[in-house]
Order: sequence, then C-alpha cells, then structure tokens
Amino acid sequence: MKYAVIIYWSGSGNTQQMAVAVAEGARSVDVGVKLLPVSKATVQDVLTADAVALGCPAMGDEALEEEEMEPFVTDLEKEQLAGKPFVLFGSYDWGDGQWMLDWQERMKRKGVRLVDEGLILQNTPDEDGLAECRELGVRLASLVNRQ
Ligand SMILES: Cc1cc2nc3c(=O)[nH]c(=O)nc-3n(C[C@H](O)[C@H](O)[C@H](O)COP(=O)(O)O)c2cc1C
Repeated sequence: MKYAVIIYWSGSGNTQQMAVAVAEGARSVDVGVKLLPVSKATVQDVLTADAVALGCPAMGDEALEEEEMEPFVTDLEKEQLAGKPFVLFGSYDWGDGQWMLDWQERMKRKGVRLVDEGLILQNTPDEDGLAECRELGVRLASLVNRQ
C-alpha cells in the first residue's frame, strides 16, 4: 500500500498536535499513514514513503531543533529526494517564520516537490489551525493516490 510518513519533533507538544492533525487528514484519504517522532524515525522511513510531512518548531534562533531534527534533516540532504512530495509544518512563538523559509529553501535545493507552503502556527494550535493541518494532510495524501 502506498503510504505517507509524518515525522516530527516537539518539545512542548504544539508541533505534535499539528502532526496528529496532519495524520488525521491523511488517513481520511485511502493511503497508509505512519506517524513518528523523529527520535523513532530513520532516513529509510522517508526514502520508502510515497509522500513525506516533516514538522519542527522554531528553536534556537530561528533554527531547527538541534539534537534530533537538525541531524535528521542533514542526513536526508545526503539522499536522492528529487520529485518526492513533501510538506513542512511547525509551531513558533515570537519570530517571523524565518526558520520555515530557510527549511523550505534547503528542501527545495534537494529538488523535493513542496506540495504547499510550510504551515506555521503560533504556539498551541486552535481549532482553525488544526483544521488547516488536517487539510494539509488531505492534500499530501491525495497526491500519493494519484502517483
Ligand atoms: C529554546 C527555544 C528556542 C526558541 N526559539 C524560537 C525562535 O527562534 N523563534 C520563534 O518564533 N519561536 C521560538 N521558540 C518558541 C517555540 O517555537 C514555540 O514555543 C513552539 O510553540 C514550540 O513548539 P513545540 O510545543 O512543538 O515544542 C523557541 C522556544 C524554545 C524553548
């Protein structure tokens, strides 16, 4: 079965809530869905997936979380990802979303197919935010079905 993988890091649970909602959306379409914290994910999970969602909040100074997500993304950058459908998402607080713009640039340089703009939500997602996450999951999973 074709499947989408959703891999996230979350310190205080906001990006995790987003990830769960992306997964809910993706499951509403008829594809397999794997939802994994980055600590349990491998590069292989990404390479074997038909579509990929990665979530990480703004950390450091507009950076990815440095212990787990940054090394994971660095490892991904060593792989052949051209054409693979991707979406990025994450929570932030006081910044202007620069971490997400930088992250998108990195992924674009690898030739991934960014299905949508990175979805950023301030702090804990509200109902509207969760609905946006579900919608993102639907769009990603719909693409898997059409491949
Ligand atoms: C160590 C640390 C660094 C952070 N750096 C930023 C930042 O550079 N820009 C920003 O907008 N928010 C920053 N934040 C706020 C987090 O992105 C925000 O609290 C987010 O909701 C956390 O998501 P999580 O619950 O998934 O961990 C930082 C938070 C922490 C704890």
